[in-house]
Amino acid sequence: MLYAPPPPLPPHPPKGVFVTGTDTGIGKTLISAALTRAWHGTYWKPFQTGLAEEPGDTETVQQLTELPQDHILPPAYALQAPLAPAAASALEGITLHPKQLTLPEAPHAPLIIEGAGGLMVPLTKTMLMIDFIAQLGLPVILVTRSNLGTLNHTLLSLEALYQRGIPVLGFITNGVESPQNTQILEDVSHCRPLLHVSPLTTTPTATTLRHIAAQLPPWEHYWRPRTA
Ligand SMILES: Nc1ncnc2c1ncn2[C@@H]1O[C@H](COP(=O)(O)OP(=O)(O)OP(=O)(O)O)[C@@H](O)[C@H]1O
Ligand SMILES: C[C@H](N)[C@H](N)CCCCCC(=O)O
Ligand SMILES: [Mg+2]
Repeated sequence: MLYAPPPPLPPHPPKGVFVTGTDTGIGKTLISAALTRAWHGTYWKPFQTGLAEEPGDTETVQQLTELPQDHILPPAYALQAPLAPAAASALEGITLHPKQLTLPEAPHAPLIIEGAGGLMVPLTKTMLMIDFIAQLGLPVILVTRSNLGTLNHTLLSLEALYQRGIPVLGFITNGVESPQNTQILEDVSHCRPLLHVSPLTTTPTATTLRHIAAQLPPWEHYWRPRTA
């Protein structure tokens, strides 16, 4: 069984959620865009790397959500190398100061904050992404694969979050749906599945994004007093 129980969610709506994943390329941006669209919130990607190879996630979310500009905040750090922030910043001679970052003012609540890669990605030699999540104090949404291999990755990530007392709003599976994997994850972790995203037959568009967003309840739904 997991080493620690799930930390309780805040009794009242928090300022937002932190979207993390079990890996890079797992679907955090696609799902962050869907959450931002569904909740008409404000998106922020504090640590962007890999700009030398592909458009940043901020640009992608802007395009997919088609929301006005003030729903999208600029990254705190924008790096070129497709590496972890600690590695890209060293390569580019930039010093990151993650401890100085606080929750930005969001023109539209809630804040949807996207990490970079997974939980144990180094921001500096002494600070991991999971430490930054704890510093911001928001509950987490964990994006994970739906297929074989996900049980280990997902439970490892949830255990790390639980051990640090970081509350988890739920997990979102991405890929070919596996109700069996979803059920065993919920049974073992007591973390709730929020959404499943199946493989899209085309590159994501604003239209497909709207369809994903339409499957999500409104933000307030997650914070209604639970009936016993
Ligand atoms: N369900 C899906 N169907 C089709 N393509 C998908 C799906 N989910 C994600 N993708 C695509 O896979 C690629 C990686 O997804 P995404 O950029 O969301 O990953 P990420 O977790 O945000 O990565 P990073 O750690 O770099 O931020 C993107 O091109 C995205 O459009
Ligand atoms: C470049 C990539 N798209 C992300 N922005 C950064 C992913 C860092 C992953 C580090 C690792 O886990 O090895
Ligand atoms: Mg991303």
